[in-house]
Amino acid sequence: KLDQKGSDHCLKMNDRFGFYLTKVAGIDNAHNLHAVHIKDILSTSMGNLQASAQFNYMFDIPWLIQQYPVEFRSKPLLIVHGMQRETKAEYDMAAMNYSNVKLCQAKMEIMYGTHHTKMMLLLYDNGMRVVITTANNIHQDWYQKTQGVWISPLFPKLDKGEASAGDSDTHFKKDLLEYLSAYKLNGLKEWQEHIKQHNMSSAKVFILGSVPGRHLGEKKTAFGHLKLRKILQEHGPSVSEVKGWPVVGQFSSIGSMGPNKDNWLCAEWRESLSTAKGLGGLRTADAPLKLIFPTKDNIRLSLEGYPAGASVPYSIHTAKKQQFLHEYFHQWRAEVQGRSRAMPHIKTYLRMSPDSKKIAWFAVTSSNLSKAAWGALEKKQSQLMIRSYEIGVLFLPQMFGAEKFFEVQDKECQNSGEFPVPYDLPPTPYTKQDRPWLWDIPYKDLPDTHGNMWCPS
Ligand SMILES: O=C(O)c1c[nH]c2c(-c3ccccc3)cccc2c1=O
Repeated sequence: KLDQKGSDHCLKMNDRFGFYLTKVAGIDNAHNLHAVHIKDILSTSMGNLQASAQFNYMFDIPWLIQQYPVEFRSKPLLIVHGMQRETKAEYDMAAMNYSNVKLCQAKMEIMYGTHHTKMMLLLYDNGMRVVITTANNIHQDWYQKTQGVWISPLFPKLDKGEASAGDSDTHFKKDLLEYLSAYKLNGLKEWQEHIKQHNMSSAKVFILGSVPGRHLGEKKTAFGHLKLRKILQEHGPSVSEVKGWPVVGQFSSIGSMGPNKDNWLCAEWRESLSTAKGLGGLRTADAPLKLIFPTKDNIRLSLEGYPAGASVPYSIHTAKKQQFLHEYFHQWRAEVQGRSRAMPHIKTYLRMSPDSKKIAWFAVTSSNLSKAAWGALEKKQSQLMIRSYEIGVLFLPQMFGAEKFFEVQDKECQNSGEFPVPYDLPPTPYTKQDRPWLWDIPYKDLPDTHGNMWCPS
């Protein structure tokens, strides 16, 4: 079909980075040419599926099954979630209707942690793919939001005797296996085996994973923000090149981070994100920090209206304790991708040149701005405590044949070497009147796109 062919064609064109946004309903279709829907990812054109694993936070199991082509709906499907008690029981019930569906519950042994990781492992008859995304396996996450998707190249099967461990310069395979083994779940053993049997040497991204635990010694830099710090220390831009370059964080939820910036945000977290290669000890002047988080009016005037805010869970209880944060806030604006009204559920982090024409690196991940996701140092910085499962990928210019930096793609559908940053750079600061979206207070002054008010119970 034309649009199917058309979208496949676009998948090919945009293959340079394997990074896509999800299709958005209700915008000019010109803005969806390089976008993917879940049905495109699972389509027969991507491979002849034999089995798949779906890692996520929220699942609508009947809806998910419907996203597979009819001929793949009876293939073995493993669902990996972190739900407990009633919700776990709901998932078990829903899965009973499908004899090919198995459930696997991730251990949540640290309070307030969640299984945020959104990943698909797709086994074909001629190889396998890894897909890492920010969208839940529910209809509305794939409908009118800005979401990110990284689709791996097709990883061919290793021949029996093939000596090569089948890893890449970014040790993608080793890190993915280390992430999966940290679940300590028998139910994942078969997928760890599938990964071992495939050649992933064509993977150009680094894995950024988080796993609940108190990580120390060798493991201290395996996950969370210290993993990012380690990669940037070894492979990042040099200190002299990026001195003074702003760090940009963009996310759809915010945790509690203490009464001032020096507790965590502009301490260990910004230190990791502003790490550069070279003289470890050389502390660069503190990098400016720009945080992108939707304003109340961004949400009100969005395609979904106030209901978009049901997926932007920032509570007034938390916001009150950290007003310092709001000085860093910038609006959601994505004219470059025709998505200023498609609210962000994507989470991205990058290092931007002062003229915002270049970026030194780019990460897309399930991790929001929270200690639970990125980790917090404890016991005199000897261990990193992480509460949640998260996964994302990091793009470094040299892994994609770029000289020093990525040029920022400032117009859409450019099939060039520029990196498709999903929103407008430089970010636009909040006006004096702007307020961050808070999801648990009523808004009765102005109606939303659909003429409704917001009255959370
Ligand atoms: O993993 C994800 O993507 C998400 C995880 N939690 C979400 C919540 C939530 C907030 C507090 C307690 C439990 C759930 C609410 C709305 C959207 C999300 C969400 O999108």
